[in-house]
Amino acid sequence: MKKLVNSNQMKKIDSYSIETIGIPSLVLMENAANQVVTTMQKNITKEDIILVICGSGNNGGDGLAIARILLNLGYQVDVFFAGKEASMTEETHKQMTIIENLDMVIWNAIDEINFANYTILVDALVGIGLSEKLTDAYKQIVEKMNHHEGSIYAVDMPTGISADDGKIMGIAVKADYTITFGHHKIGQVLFPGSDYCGKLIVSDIGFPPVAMDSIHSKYYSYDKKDLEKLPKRKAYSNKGTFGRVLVIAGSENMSGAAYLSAKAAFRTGAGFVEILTTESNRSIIQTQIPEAVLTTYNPEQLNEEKEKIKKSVQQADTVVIGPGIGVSKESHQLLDLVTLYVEPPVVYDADAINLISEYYNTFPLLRNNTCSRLNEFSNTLPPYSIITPHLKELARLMDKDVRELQDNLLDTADRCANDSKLIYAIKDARTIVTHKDDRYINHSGNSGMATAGTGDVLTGIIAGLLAQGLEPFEAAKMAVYIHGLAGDYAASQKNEYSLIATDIIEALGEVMK
Ligand SMILES: NC(=O)C1=CN([C@@H]2O[C@H](COP(=O)(O)OP(=O)(O)OC[C@H]3O[C@@H](n4cnc5c(N)ncnc54)[C@H](O)[C@@H]3O)[C@@H](O)[C@H]2O)[C@@H](O)CC1
Ligand SMILES: [K+]
Repeated sequence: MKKLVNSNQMKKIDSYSIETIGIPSLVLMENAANQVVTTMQKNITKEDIILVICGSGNNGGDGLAIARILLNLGYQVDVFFAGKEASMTEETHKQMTIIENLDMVIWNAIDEINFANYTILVDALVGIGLSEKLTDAYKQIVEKMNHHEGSIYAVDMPTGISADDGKIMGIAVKADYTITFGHHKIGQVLFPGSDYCGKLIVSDIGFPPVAMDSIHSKYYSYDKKDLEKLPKRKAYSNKGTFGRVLVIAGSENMSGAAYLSAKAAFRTGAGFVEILTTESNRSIIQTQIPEAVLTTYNPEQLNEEKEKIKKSVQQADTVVIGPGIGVSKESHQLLDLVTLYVEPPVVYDADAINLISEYYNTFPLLRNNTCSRLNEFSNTLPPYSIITPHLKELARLMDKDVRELQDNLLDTADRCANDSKLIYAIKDARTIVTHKDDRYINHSGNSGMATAGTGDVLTGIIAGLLAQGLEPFEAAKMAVYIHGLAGDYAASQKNEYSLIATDIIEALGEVMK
């Protein structure tokens, strides 16, 4: 599990290490500089000509130390001090004094520098101390850096990216590598910040574990070690051991969603998958996925089909409803019936979310009052249900503008979690799974996954994990992580352009090993 922190939390870890533990600030700075140089040395040669661009804060201090270490190692390196002498921190001042005693070129004005003379740039202008939009003077430097053709190494943060939410503060350095210290920052995982980091390396610079643990962050991500949380397979087992999934999906001319969800549930390990769909899909689904049990209904005669639907719902360990069911009156009746009969955790996806939004749009009093609208809505669904909206669906549900939600992703997640009974997987390039005081930000996956049917696959994976006994919140987080890993594996075998939803299902076998 990777803890994700914001700038304030990281500063608290810094000051705990320095003030409470007593590690001198300059020791941490030296460690930080050494870590950056170690990463650089994997790629640079003595032929390279390096320019280290420094601000007045401690990020700039790191830069000055980096320049000195590179010089000591025999590299060709110059410094551009772009900050103001009067604003230098104590540490940066000390680093500058050392540099001035060495035989180094120190530029002070951008106009004096020919960036084309340098093959490598080091960005030590601003780190986690970024407070607002970059000043015009720094903007001009960042523009020059981004026009430069060589590699850029960003120290701690690419200058201009907010460590708190990944937003660009006016303009930002487009780094090839970012070497960050202690913990991942939230702004390095969320977009657009994530894109600006290039390859991200998290370095240990000697913060003691007690300092690292001194802050609580509600934000975290998973890594491969978290796959240990997958449900263990018992040797003494039968198909009943691994749970029964009911996938309620598909409508006339829409059979693909049911197939994708059901197959993903099987490939995730569910012992038994039943598909409940319209009679019109019978032959195609039977051909596509003979492993699944098929129950069909006539949408025009739902009243007569109630008992059949009730039986399917009540036999299941977990129920998925929504992919491809459409938003007709009959689909609404189906959703009502299922919600009435269901006991196990339910995954509400796609059209189920659209139907719920439509229903709430008929209550004008609930409009524009997001909290009561979401609370009201959660009261009608079984507790610990998982709801998997992409941003457009969530915007409909909250009666908000998509752009507004996208621009305030972390606030949006907080608003969803205000309602403590449900688990939301807010699907975006970085899916956020929220429940109570926890925010899981997913770090796996790639742009190839922005293609039809991948949401149906995710729903099936969640259901497969739920059926095998994972708690709903854990199942949602793990499913989102595995879904992204499978997408990454599939893209590595093909490419991001050609990836389609079934490739993700096929890759599950590889990533769940
Ligand atoms: N002991 C420590 O505190 C350590 C700090 N470290 C480094 O220090 C950094 C944090 O240092 P600071 O807190 O001094 O902050 P930074 O150096 O990241 O940023 C503060 C400086 O940037 C300027 N600045 C902020 N916003 C600006 C804007 N919008 N436009 C132009 N200039 C702007 C400020 O005037 C100030 O000079 C970390 O990112 C890391 O690189 C590391 O050396 C590890 C140890
Ligand atoms: K920086």
